[in-house]
Amino acid sequence: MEKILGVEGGEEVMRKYVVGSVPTVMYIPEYISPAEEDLLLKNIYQAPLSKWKTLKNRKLQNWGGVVHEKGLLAQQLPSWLKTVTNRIYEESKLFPSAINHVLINEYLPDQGIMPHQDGPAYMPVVAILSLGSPVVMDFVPHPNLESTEQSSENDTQDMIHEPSPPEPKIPSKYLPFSLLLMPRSLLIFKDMAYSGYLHGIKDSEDHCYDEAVNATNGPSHDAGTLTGLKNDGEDGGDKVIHRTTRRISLTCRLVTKVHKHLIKI
Ligand SMILES: O=C(O)CCC(=O)C(=O)O
Ligand SMILES: [Fe+2]
Repeated sequence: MEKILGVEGGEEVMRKYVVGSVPTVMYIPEYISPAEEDLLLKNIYQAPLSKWKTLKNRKLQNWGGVVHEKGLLAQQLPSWLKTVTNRIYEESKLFPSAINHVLINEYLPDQGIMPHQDGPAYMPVVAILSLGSPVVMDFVPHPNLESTEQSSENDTQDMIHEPSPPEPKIPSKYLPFSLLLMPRSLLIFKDMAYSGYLHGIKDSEDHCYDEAVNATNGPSHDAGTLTGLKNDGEDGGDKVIHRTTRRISLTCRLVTKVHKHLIKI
């Protein structure tokens, strides 16, 4: 990726990476090199087994400390994570201070993550670095845009908000959309895309990226040229990812309320 330093203001810097019709969704293909991807994977799988928490449909590592409704009981990020989070922070200019929390999710080919909204403890901006198998991430308008403030007791480790029961409050201008997340890409979404939408990944081995806002038919485009993708139709029919390997994602966020003294390291 070319350097995107030296321009004032993240909005300006990141404008060229906006995809789709929601202007707060940005996608950067090949944000890291294959060697950087390998190094991250090596560090992730060198972590002690006890670092993994197994959930029903994926497993995860939590780095940076424990997130509570009231803030972060902070722990230093390890240097191998700081390298990449500082780069994202400095280059995107979208975070008000350095990223201090990273969730690493591992998904097997038939695993995904339910549609959810990230919790209120975080700044409403998230950067997701993808490694391994490509997947499609779906965004749907929050079923209840007027009451996104409810607290989440169910999974403080994840700080995920499950949607409240659907109510017909969706302004028609908010349309669902999908993104194709290729390995080594960086997705950043914020503000309206963060608070007004739920995001999720289907727990199926085949993902259709026909409707992905960052995939076109052009063979030179990111989507068309990389591995793991096939075109099932004779002439531009269904575009399908058949997931054969695991996907690992790094969800990088900032918790502004930090309690530094509560956890000694
Ligand atoms: O794996 C991903 O790309 C999404 C993860 C996510 O949404 C989360 O950790 O809140
Ligand atoms: Fe999320």
